[in-house]
Order: sequence, then structure tokens, then C-alpha cells
Amino acid sequence: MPPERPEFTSCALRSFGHSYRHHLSFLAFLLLLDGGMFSPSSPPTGLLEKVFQYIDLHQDEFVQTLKEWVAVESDSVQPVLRLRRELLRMMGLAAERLRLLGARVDSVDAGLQQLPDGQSLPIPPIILAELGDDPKKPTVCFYGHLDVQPARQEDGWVTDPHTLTEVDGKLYGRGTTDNKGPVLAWINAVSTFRALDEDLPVNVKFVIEGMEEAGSPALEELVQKEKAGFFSSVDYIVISDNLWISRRTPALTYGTRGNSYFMVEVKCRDQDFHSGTFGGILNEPMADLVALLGSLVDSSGRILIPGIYDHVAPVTEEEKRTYEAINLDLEEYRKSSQVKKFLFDTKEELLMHLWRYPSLSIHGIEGAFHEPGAKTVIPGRVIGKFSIRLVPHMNMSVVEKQVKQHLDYIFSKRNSSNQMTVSMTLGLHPWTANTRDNQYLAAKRAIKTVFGTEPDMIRDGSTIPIAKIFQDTIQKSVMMLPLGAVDDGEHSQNEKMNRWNYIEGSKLFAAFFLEMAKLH
Ligand SMILES: NCCCC(=O)N[C@@H](Cc1c[nH]cn1)C(=O)O
Ligand SMILES: [Zn+2]
Ligand SMILES: [Zn+2]
Repeated sequence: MPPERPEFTSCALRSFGHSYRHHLSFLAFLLLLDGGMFSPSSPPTGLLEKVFQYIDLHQDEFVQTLKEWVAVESDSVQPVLRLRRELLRMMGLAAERLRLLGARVDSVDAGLQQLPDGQSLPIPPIILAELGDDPKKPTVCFYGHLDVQPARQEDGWVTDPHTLTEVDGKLYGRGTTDNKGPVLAWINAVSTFRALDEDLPVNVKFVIEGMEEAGSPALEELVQKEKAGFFSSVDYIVISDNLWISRRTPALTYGTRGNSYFMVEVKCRDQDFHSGTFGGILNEPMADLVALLGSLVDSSGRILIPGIYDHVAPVTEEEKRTYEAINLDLEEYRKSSQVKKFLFDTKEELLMHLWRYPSLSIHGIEGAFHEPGAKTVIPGRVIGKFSIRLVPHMNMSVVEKQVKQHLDYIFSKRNSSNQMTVSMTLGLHPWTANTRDNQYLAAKRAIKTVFGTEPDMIRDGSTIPIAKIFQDTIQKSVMMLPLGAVDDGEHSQNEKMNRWNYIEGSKLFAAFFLEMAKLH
């Protein structure tokens, strides 16, 4: 099922067997019934109407291509040769698709990924593609990724994760929303203009990679290298790799948090111990580690590392109003997240703690016994993993120092004979955009046209590192224009993208091209 009110879209209305114009009168009728929550957009005319009709008529083909892409197990997280080959195949399929569109495609060799065991695996090539180089048109560059998180049916998927399965308008499958669907939606939009033999309103560039879920190891270097080459003519960058905050209301994203990832190792020796033979006569690494991890954050979510909040940007009244304007039903959000109670009771507090305050999460313990059963082991060496989501204007190296000092202090109080080592293994900066930029304006207009409503202006609590890298390196406007609904379950079991979001999203990109051309 598409999210509530699928009837508000031309694509869903298509099933009523009316023409587009008939749909609009039916739409007006539905709006009356609904109390007019969404204001109707003016009907698309001329080229836009043709484009929308084409997308509606060809939606099954677009879904079929998504099915073919989902069938490729392009998991970049597990470093094994079989999956790496799948990833290479995925990038090959995408390059071929872009060539068929008439794009000039360069599959740039990205070198090797060195693995901790000394082996290496090929990093899939990064696709740089371009279509059109008319100096009178703006050049919009789309970034997306075609690698996915691991998924096995036995992890709790109701359907095979690599067989796209449609149930009630939901397209289930790994990568449907993250990020194969949005990449294809952009391609669908471009291909629609080509199929209609219409001039593309903008020059289009693509950066498509296959290692995003593994930290994009080769991308930053390529962006630096191509700054004066491929990227020199880019005016705007669009990323569609996050979700709306609602099942129904589209969104535009203007900020993400950063992340600093820490490993804290506590070691007695490299081998495990028998707890009957050694239990009671030594400092157990796991007990030290649990105490260290337990010292990081309290039960209200407050980070306990001294000084960590010192540089967090203060909240302004104007900023507070932006959270008030977001149309978020807290109760629905809570229920759909299957959480009994959130730490905050108001929408504003919740959004601020997701978007504009740091948070600390404990991710796991390497070396710990975690299987079913009752093994009487004392792990000899354990590594705790946690990360801190960073916000403006926290300073990464200050955070690193504060974390290390805090853990040193807690560990020293335990008088343990074990060895503790702390390292920050990843440092990703937060990103914020200028929403007064032309492309934000164009996107808002396109959203109004396609969805008949203003977007929620949102930030995202997670991190899309490439946004900041693009912004700093190319120094052009970066915008996040998500297509997926809040309940899509990226990285989770039963990931899905609604057919409605995929098809209306394809229209949104097409409408965005036309709005960009008007503003240029
Ligand atoms: N909704 C977009 C999510 C993208 C994502 O999951 N990014 C990762 C990136 C990351 C941060 N630290 C390590 N990897 C995330 O966890 O935010
Ligand atoms: Zn993604
Ligand atoms: Zn992801």
C-alpha cells in the first residue's frame, strides 16, 4: 500500500481508469472529503503533463528495472570476493544503463581495499557520467550509491531480500530505498525526456559509487582529483540518500550530523580464559569495558563526557520555530518505530535531539561471547565500539581529546592491571546547507507541483559524509532531496520503497529539472 492518501497522486489514480484531467476532478472531490489538508497543486500542463503521463504509463518498466537491480547482491560491507564480484556487476549494469541513455560514461578505477588480514579486494569503479554540456543550462550533478547493506532472509525478512516483491504497493527488497530506487528515479526522469524526444532542461552529471556502506574509501580522493575536471562545470549537487520524516509529506533536507567513531580495547592477553579456572583472580577485560562503556551516557541520553556540549551551537528562537513547523505526529512516529517511550515528550525536543544535539551510541563489543548457550568463558581481549554524532560547532579533535581523557580517568579509577587503548577510527563532519539557494527553491516548487504540498524542511540525524566533502571541495550548493518514506526501513529487515514514492519521485526529479531551468 502506498502511504495514506495514495489517491492524491496521478499514478495511483491511474488505476481508476480515467484520464489525467478526470483524475484532477476526482482529486478535488477527495480534497473536499479530506477537509483540504493538502492544497491541490495546479495541474501540470504542456511538457510537464506529457512527462508525468509518460512516467505513469511506464511505471511497470521502471519497477522491473529496480527488480533487476535489487537482484544483484551488491553488499559492500562483507569483504568477500563473491560479493565484490556482484558489486562490480552492479556497477557494470548501471554504466550500461547510462550509456543507453546517451550519457558519456567513465568508470574510474578506484584501486584496492586493504583488509585487516593483509588481503585486498578491488574497490568497484566509480561512475562519472554526463549528459549535455549546453553552457546556457545549469549543470546538476546527482550523487548516489548502488552498494547495499547485508541482508539474509533468515535475519527476519518476510520475503527474499534480493527478489523485489510488491505487496500492497510496497516494493520490498534490499536497496529499494537505500539507494537503488532513488538512483533509478533520477535515471527514469532523464530517460523520460529522452524517450519523449524532448530537450533535457539541464545538463546532468552522475557520480555513482559502490562503496558508500563501507565508508566510501576512494571517493574523496576522486572528488579532489576531478575538482578542476569533471566537477569544474557542476553548478549544483543533489543527493537523495535519506528519508522523509513522514509517510506522506515530502521533505527537503538541509543538514546532517557528523560522526566520530571510537574503539576502546581492553586486553589481558590474546587468548580467552576458563571462568572456573581463572574467575575471581584477575581483572576481567569485559568487566572493565562494561564499566567504561557504562560511563559514557546516562539514562536520559545525556553524554557524560566532560566538556562535550561546550561548543554545541546555541538554539535560537528562529530555529525553534522551524521545528514547530514540522508536521510530525509523535505518536504515529513512536508506534511505527515500535518504541515504548522516547526520551522526549514533545516534537520539538525530539527533533532537536535527533538533529542538532550530539548523541552517543554504543554499537557492540568485539571478542565478547554472543552466541546462544552458556559458555563459561572470560574473553581475554575485548573491543568496545561507540560513536558520537557531531553537530555544529563541535570540534572533532577536541571531542577526540575529551573522550580519551574521560576514558583514561574512568579506567585509572578501576586500578585494573589490564591494558586499555582508545582510538578514534572515523571522523565525519556535520553538514548544513543554505536553503535560500536556487536549487532549494526549485525543489520546493517541484514538490508543490507533484505532491500538492510544501515540504517538511528537515535535518537528518545520520551522516552522509560526501555532502560535506562535495561542499568543501567543489564549493557548490549541495541539496538533499529524499524520496523514501519514514518507514522504509533502510539498513533493516524488510527494507521497502513504496511504488508511489518511487514513481512520484521520478516525476519530482523531472519537475525539478524544469524548475531549475526556469531559475537559471
Ligand atoms: N539516511 C542516510 C543514512 C546514511 C548512513 O547510514 N550513513 C552512515 C555513515 C556513517 C557514519 N559513521 C559511519 N558511517 C551513518 O551511520 O550515518
Ligand atoms: Zn545510502
Ligand atoms: Zn545505507
